[in-house]
This record gives sequence, structure tokens and C-alpha cells, in this order.
Amino acid sequence: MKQCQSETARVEALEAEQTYVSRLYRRLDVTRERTERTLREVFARGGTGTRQAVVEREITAAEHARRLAQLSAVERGLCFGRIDDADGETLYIGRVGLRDDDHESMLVDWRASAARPFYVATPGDPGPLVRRRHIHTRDRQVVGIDDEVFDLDRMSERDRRTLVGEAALLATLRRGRTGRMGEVVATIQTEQDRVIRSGLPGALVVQGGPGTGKTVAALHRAAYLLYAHRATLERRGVLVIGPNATFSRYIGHVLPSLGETEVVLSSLGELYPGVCATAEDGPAAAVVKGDPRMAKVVEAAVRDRQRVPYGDLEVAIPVRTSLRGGVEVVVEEMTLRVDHEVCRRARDRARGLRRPHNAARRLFLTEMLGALARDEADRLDRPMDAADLRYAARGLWQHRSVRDALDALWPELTPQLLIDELLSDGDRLRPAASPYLSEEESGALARPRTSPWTLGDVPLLDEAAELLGEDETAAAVAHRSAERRRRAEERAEEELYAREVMTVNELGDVMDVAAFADRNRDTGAHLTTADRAARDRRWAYGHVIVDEAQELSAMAWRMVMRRVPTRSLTVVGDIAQTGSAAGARSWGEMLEPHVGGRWREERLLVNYRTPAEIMDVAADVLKAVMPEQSPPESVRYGDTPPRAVPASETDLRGLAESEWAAIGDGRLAVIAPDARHAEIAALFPDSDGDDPLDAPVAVFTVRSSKGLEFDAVVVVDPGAILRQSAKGGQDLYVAITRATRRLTVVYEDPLPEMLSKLTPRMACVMKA
Ligand SMILES: Nc1ncnc2c1ncn2[C@@H]1O[C@H](COP(=O)(O)OP(=O)(O)OP(=O)(O)O)[C@@H](O)[C@H]1O
Repeated sequence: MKQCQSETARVEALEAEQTYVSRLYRRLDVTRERTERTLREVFARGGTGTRQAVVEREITAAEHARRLAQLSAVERGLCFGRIDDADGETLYIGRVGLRDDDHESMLVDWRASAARPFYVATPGDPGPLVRRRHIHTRDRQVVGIDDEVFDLDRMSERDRRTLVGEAALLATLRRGRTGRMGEVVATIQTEQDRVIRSGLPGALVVQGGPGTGKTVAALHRAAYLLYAHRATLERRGVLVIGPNATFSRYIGHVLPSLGETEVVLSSLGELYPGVCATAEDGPAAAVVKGDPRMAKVVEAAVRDRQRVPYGDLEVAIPVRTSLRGGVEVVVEEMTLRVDHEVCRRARDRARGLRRPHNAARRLFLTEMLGALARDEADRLDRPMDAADLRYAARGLWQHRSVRDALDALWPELTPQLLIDELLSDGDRLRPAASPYLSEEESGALARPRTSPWTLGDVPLLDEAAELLGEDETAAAVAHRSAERRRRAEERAEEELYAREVMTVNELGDVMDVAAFADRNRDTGAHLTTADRAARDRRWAYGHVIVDEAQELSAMAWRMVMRRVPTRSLTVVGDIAQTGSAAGARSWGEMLEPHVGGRWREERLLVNYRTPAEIMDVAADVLKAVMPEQSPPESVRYGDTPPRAVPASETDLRGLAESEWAAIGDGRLAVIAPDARHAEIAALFPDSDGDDPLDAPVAVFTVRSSKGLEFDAVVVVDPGAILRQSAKGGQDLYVAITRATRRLTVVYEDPLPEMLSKLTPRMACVMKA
């Protein structure tokens, strides 16, 4: 790499780039205005016509709206690069593609294949390029340029590393953290580019140590795939699964800042609609709940709810009632009987349908009510044809005693009810679990009724939902028709409101009332794919990205795979950071049951987050706990060596304050062992706001800090972190590698051997 240009040449180059960049912004403004105008015209055409015309209009409007959102998202840093090849051709690279009125390209979208040399050219293999230029802008002004002239003869072997645009990269990495991950289109590295542009089909595993840009590369991959396979993915959507809601918020700005708003972000605990699980299981329960044998246990639990009576079924129904004091009283009853064998046949036939439990219940009820109606006809000595019997059966269903008796044999079940009762009632758990789990394992599952849902429960709920199916019962049908009535009433109100608003705003000539009301409501017709997908448990996504994937249990993988029948997946993680007792020991173990050998792996080897001095300490931890894994190599050195201070001499609050003062406007995390989290969080009451990402100082457990990063990190009681579970060593490795600038370890004597590079020093803030 060669820094070129004298000062005059630099000023001239800046001016020339400014002229071009200003042209680009003018073009962006024109394109935006045109798109906005077209969108207004589509809206003005109104929402009438055939259903197909309405739908087509919705689609056109959605396309223009998406383009407008994209054009609005790219204002900052519209153009960030330029490449020149040996034939004298120049391309400008930006966050979106732009063409002039003659359809000549003015700016190439970073995801287009023409932009690829910008990311993959290295001094050793520059391809056709003679120069790569990074262009830095602020508010439409070019404020700097950074040239790399590819001149192989003058490159050392070390410089042939895959990094590109080192000056631009390092400047980005040294910035203070804001609590939110940002996009990195201008500085994507070659090894990351391979991940981003890898093909859509099949499962791609991105394995890499902490800070190697796995998350950021996976998110840019989502943007790339949506660009390169828009037709497929727009219809089916892309789902990004993270470990928790804080992480989803942490990464939530990246895709919108790249102009992509059509991606569903979900944490594992939210993947089952209607449940938001945040509680965690103890290690023993986590292991059992995550074990694939639990699929069998849930299946057995469902079968256990499909019963036959011990003997014959007997149900008393009222024959004569009278009103006494305004209350209906039964004065004569008749007992109906169904032979045990008939009950068994009804159950077996319903099971034989191989339909989900709630759907098969219909057949069971029909058969049982038919048998009861036949018995009633015999007892009353009333000959009945098939139509009479059907009528009589419907009449019998009106009796509470009949409903109760049949519900007890084959109840209508929700996943929540099934799993809650299974885990809280020994009489339900024992028969379902005993063929598959040991007594000790079943014991680990037991918990009180209506306990909060844990992360390990969510895959069980999903499994149950598959087996129970949609709610097909009379109650559900009644609920649906009530829903329809409610919607019709709502619609009438909306049209009334629309008429009033249109009169006040004199909009009568632009749109009709129905179209205006449509615009204002969630009809579903103009919901985006992402909206529809997020509401539907059975939605089949076009591509799924799983981050911190090493934490997923075998049961969680079953849940993920249901959402992506094509198995088009990006699996992002680091086996060395597995903290969950039910998590992955190898990618093959987790993926092969679902994709066989059809998965490929890319490895990321360079750490962009943690300075080399801190990474040296982390490497010792890794060597002690997982010697077979190699740590990534840091791309830069830091300014402040990491240090250890004894707890006995440290005022933790004072220490955090001085650390925070040292990082200026950045973010500080105190990472504590699980058992001491509450005690330590109480020392920082002001950090107890709504969102730990917005707090300048926040207290985390290792698990909740996963995937995040902070300018300064204070790790408290590393010995307790090491001891807190069988994966304590991995936890310590994760905690240490969250820091981008400063690391302080506050230890209870003695300092664990594996941290011996942190020469204990006197605490800078002594206890009062
Ligand atoms: N090419 C790049 N240009 C600029 N910054 C980058 C680049 N690659 C990674 N980074 C930055 O490095 C940091 C770490 O990235 P990221 O969180 O994606 O790593 P990770 O591999 O997912 O880490 P972990 O396994 O610890 O969760 C982030 O701040 C990210 O923005």
C-alpha cells in the first residue's frame, strides 16, 4: 500500500471527488422525488376495482415504498469507494445503485458483482485493479480520501494478509461504541466478503472467534441475499434469530441502515408467537429440555391425552327438567352407555387419521356422539335413520355432562396447557417420560404450575403445536365467526371515520372512502412479508440466519428447521463460546440430523473488536479450557494494558466511574457471575434503566452480554464465573472478549492461574 499525493494533489483529488459526489446526491434527490411522486399517484388511484387490481396496486405501492425507504436510508455515506482498473475504467461504489437519465451507471450498489473487486482485491491479488480509494464524507461533503495503490513489488509477505483499506478500517474500529451495531459496507474484509456473497442454497456455517465480525457479516449477507435473490426472498422473507431481545435491539439498526426493512428479527424466546420467554432453566433442566428425546416425551404426552375409559363409558343426561323458583332443575336422568371396545375403536380410528390431535378430535367426537345417540335411540325405543342420528348427536353435545365426559377422553388442548401440565404434574410427566428419560432426568423437569416460560420451554411449545395442530373445535369455530363479526363492525367504524377525515381534509377527489379506510387499517392485504411472517408460526422463510448458534439445543434446532423447509440457512457462532449446557459441541452434531452432510463452513480468523493485549489474556483462558480451539488474531493494539485488581482493595463503583471517565462518551459493562448479578446491579441503581444498551454503565451476566461489545469492561469475580457451570471457562472467555478498549478484572484472591498475564496491580480506586 502506498500513501500517494502531495498536499496540492490531495486537495485537487478532494475537489474532484466532491464534484462527483455532489452529482450523486443531486441524482439521489431527483430519484427520491420521482419515487415519491409515483407512490402518491398509486395511492391516488384509490383502492377500488377487482380484488386482483387492488392487490396489484398494493404490490406496486409496496415496491415504491420500499425503494423510497431504501433511498432515504442511504443519505449518510451514499458513496464510500472508487475502483480504477488497468483499462482506465472507474466505478464508484455506494450503499445503493444509481443511474443517470441515459441509464448509465453512476454508482454501483455494494452488493452488485461489479463492486466485488473493491472488497476482494489484496496487494497480493489485486485482480484488474490498479487503485482502490476509500471516500469519507460527512453531510454530503467529502472530508477525506484514502488510497491504496496496488504495487506488488513493494509489498512484504505480512502485507499480503487479506485486510483491505487498513486506514479506513482502523479508523472505524477505534470509534467509541454507541450501544448499537452499525453497518460496515465501506470496510468489509475479504474473508467476510466470502461469507456475505456465498450462495443462497444449503446451510453455511460461519465459525469464528470473538469479534471476528460473524454477526456483522451475517447481517450484510442478509442484505446481499435480498439484493441478489429479491424475487424469492421477498415472497418468503428472511428471519434473523438472536439469543435474546437485547441482542435483537443491538443489531436492529444494521439492516434498516442498509435500506432493508423486510427482515424479521426474533430472539429464541420469542420464536413461538404469543410467548416471550426470558427465564432460564438450571443446567440440569436445560440439558434434558434440549435433548432430542424430549420430542418423544411431548408426543407421548399428547397420546396420553387420547384415552378410553377403564370400562364402558357411562354418561347421565337430563330427560325431564322443571323450573323451581326460576331455576331449571333436573327431575329425571337417563344414563347412556358406550361399550369400552367401541370407545377404543373410536380412539384408534381418530389416531389412525395421522392428523394433529385437535383436528383428529373431530372424528373422535363424531364417532362417540354417534354411539351415544344410538344408545339413546335404543333406550327410548325410537328407530332413527342417519339424519336423525346426526341431529340427535348434535343435541347430545348441548349437555354439559356429555361434553365433560368426552373432553376428559380427548380434550381440546393448547400447547401452553399441554406443556404446563406435563412439567408441573407428576401424574402426567411420569407416563410420558418413563420410556425415554431416567427418573433423575424427569425429576430435573419438574416445576410448579404456571411457572414463567423458560428458553428451554419454547421448543417444547413449538413441538406441541405441531402435534396438536390448529384449533378445530366448536369453540374455535365459534371464536372465528365472532372474530369475523367483530371485524365487520370495526370496518363500518373505520369507514365512518374515513368519511369524516376526508371531508375535513377535502380528499374526496383523490381517493374513495373504502380506499382511505384500507390505507388506515391492517387488512393483511398490504402487510409486508415480514409482518405476515412474524405473526405466523408456520411461515416457511426463504432464508434463516441463526446468530450465537452454538447456544441452541437439539430441540431448538428442530424448531428452527421447521421455519426453513428449504434448509437455506446461515449458522453463525463459535463452539469455543458455548455457554449453555445443552448447546453445541460441534456443528456436525447439531446440523447433520437435519441437513445430512450438506453444510459448508467458512472460518473467520481476524478479531476486529478486542486489542491484542486483551486477546492475549483471552487466549490463555481458551488454552486452559479448550486447548483444541485457536483464538483469533487481533487486527490492532490498544492504548491501555488490561489489568487485575483485588476485590479486597477495590471500591467497585468508584472503579467503574473512573473507567467510564477514561472512555469519554463510550459504553461500560460490568460483567458479574450469575449468582452475584443482583448484588452487583444494586451498586449501580442509576444504570437500572429500561434498556441496558442505552445506559452508559450497565451490569450484565455473561449470558446476557453475549454478542455485545463495550469500550470498557469490568469483569467481577472471575473465579466464581469459572465455577458457575461446567462451561465456566467458556463464560470467562466470552466476558473478557467483550472489550474494545479497556479491561479490568476484579478478583477475589487468588487470581485464577489462567489470568496470570494480568499482573495484579494496586487498585486505582481504594476502598474508602
Ligand atoms: N469489516 C469490518 N469493518 C468495520 N468493523 C468491523 C468489520 N468487521 C467487524 N467489525 C466490527 O467488529 C466488531 C465485532 O463484530 P461482531 O460483533 O460481528 O463479531 P462476532 O464475531 O459476532 O463476535 P462475538 O462472537 O463475540 O459475538 C463490531 O464492532 C463490528 O462492527
